[in-house]
This record gives sequence, C-alpha cells and structure tokens, in this order.
Amino acid sequence: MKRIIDGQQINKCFGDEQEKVKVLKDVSVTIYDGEFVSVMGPSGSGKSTLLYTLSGMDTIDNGDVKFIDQSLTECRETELSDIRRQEMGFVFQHPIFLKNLTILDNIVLPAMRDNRKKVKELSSKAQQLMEKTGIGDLAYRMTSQASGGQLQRAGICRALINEPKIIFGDEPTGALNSIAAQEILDNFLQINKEGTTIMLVTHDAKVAAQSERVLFMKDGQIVDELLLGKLSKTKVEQRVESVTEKMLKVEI
Ligand SMILES: Nc1ncnc2c1ncn2[C@@H]1O[C@H](COP(=O)(O)OP(=O)(O)OP(=O)(O)O)[C@@H](O)[C@H]1O
Repeated sequence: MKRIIDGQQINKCFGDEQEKVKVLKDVSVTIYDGEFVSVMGPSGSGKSTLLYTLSGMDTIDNGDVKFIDQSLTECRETELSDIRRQEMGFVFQHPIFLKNLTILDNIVLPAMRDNRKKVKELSSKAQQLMEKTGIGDLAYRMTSQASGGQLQRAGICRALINEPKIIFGDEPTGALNSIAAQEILDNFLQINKEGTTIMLVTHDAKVAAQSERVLFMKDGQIVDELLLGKLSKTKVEQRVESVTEKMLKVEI
C-alpha cells in the first residue's frame, strides 16, 4: 500500500530549558493512502501535537515526517504551506469563519489564492460540496444563521474545496450532540469511500469505532493500535466495545 504520511522517530518538546515538557517521544507512525485512522488517548497524551506535526502545521525537534515522498522537515516554509493548502484539508473542533461573508464565500475563500480566475467554478464546486454534505440550502446564509453541526459541515466543505489527498480532523465532532456528530462522521465516511485519506483525533469511542484503525496514545507515545477494517454497518456496537476495552487498558 502507498504511504501518504510517514513519521519516523518524532520528538517534540514544549517550553524552555527550565521547564521542558516532552510531548512526543520517538513516535513512528505511517498512514496509508485511502485509510481512515483515528487517534485516541487520555487528555494531554499528545494526540493533537501528533496531528499537527504529521501535517506540517507544527515543527518537530528531531525525526522526520514525509508526505508521500517529500520530507516536510526539509521543506522551506513556502513549499510547506503550498503542500498544506493544496494537498491537505483541516477540520477543527470549532471552525472559524468570517462573519461578514456568506457560508458559500467562506468555503470558496481559501481556494482563491490558487485559483484566482476561477471564482465561478469554485462557487459551483462549493455548492456541490454543500449539497453533498446536506447543507445545500445554506449557501447564501451568514454563519450566524447556521447551527454548530451545519457550520462543521461547512468546515468540511472548506477542507475539501482544494481536493486534498488527506483530511486531518482535531476533535471535529467534539462540540456536537450525538446526532450531529454522527452526521459529520457519515460525511467523513463518504469522503473516505471516495478515496480521501482521513486522520481524526477523537475522545469519542463511537467515532473511533467507525474508523478503520485506531491508534492509542499515552504519555507522548503510541502504545497500542486496533485494526478494525472498513466499517460494515452491522458491527458498530461490537467495534465500540473493542475500542472502549482497549482505551480502558491504555488509561490504567
Ligand atoms: N503550544 C504549546 N505550548 C506548551 N505546551 C503545549 C502546547 N501545545 C500542547 N502543549 C502541551 O503538550 C501536552 C500534549 O498536548 P496535546 O494537545 O497534544 O494533547 P492531547 O492528547 O491532544 O490533549 P486533549 O485531549 O486534552 O486535547 C499537554 O501537556 C499540553 O499542555
């Protein structure tokens, strides 16, 4: 299988000489093209830091991170930001939008830098994405006129507008009720079915259980992993049980 992200012996500290906190300790992880991987672990175990270092959003102290064949650690900042913008999508727990733009324009805006002359095309693509994620009728609303779940779907559309190879999500369902969370997850499952690789950080066993592989972190290391395979709808409860069981073991 083709590797899309390859992190080798990643070390990352925060703080200064007097108060240094080692957050990632020799972490090695490979994400394969087309996978849907989630990362679980206790609060402070380093999940978000791992996501940010693997996506080149944050630097590492030593080790290496490759996106396909390109070492992100060796990239210049401009190259890195091109890769992040063109090849990666990001979805956060609380998506940030410009309040004076419509939802559609908020989705289109990040793609304008690379496609200045194609505003019409981009708008039509954004509209298609909105329809696909179930918010087609919200295109011309302002962000204040949408629910948290609807805004999160808009965040997914924005992440998809440049047709990224991989989407990184940091607790994308963390601020939503269980129904809205499942709707967002269904969007991710569909996107993954269509070929986009997904890596999510989550505290929710039900979210992790629907991914294909779960990495468990503790104290800055990946201490366990659960291979679930692609989701088949009949077995969700069983998958949740397996994830919860592993998670409890990790927390002990
Ligand atoms: N920018 C930063 N400066 C200093 N310390 C940081 C910074 N970012 C993270 N940390 C520390 O690194 C450790 C790991 O943080 P991280 O956010 O990666 O953990 P997490 O597993 O995602 O936690 P949570 O589930 O609570 O979001 C924590 O102790 C955190 O306080």
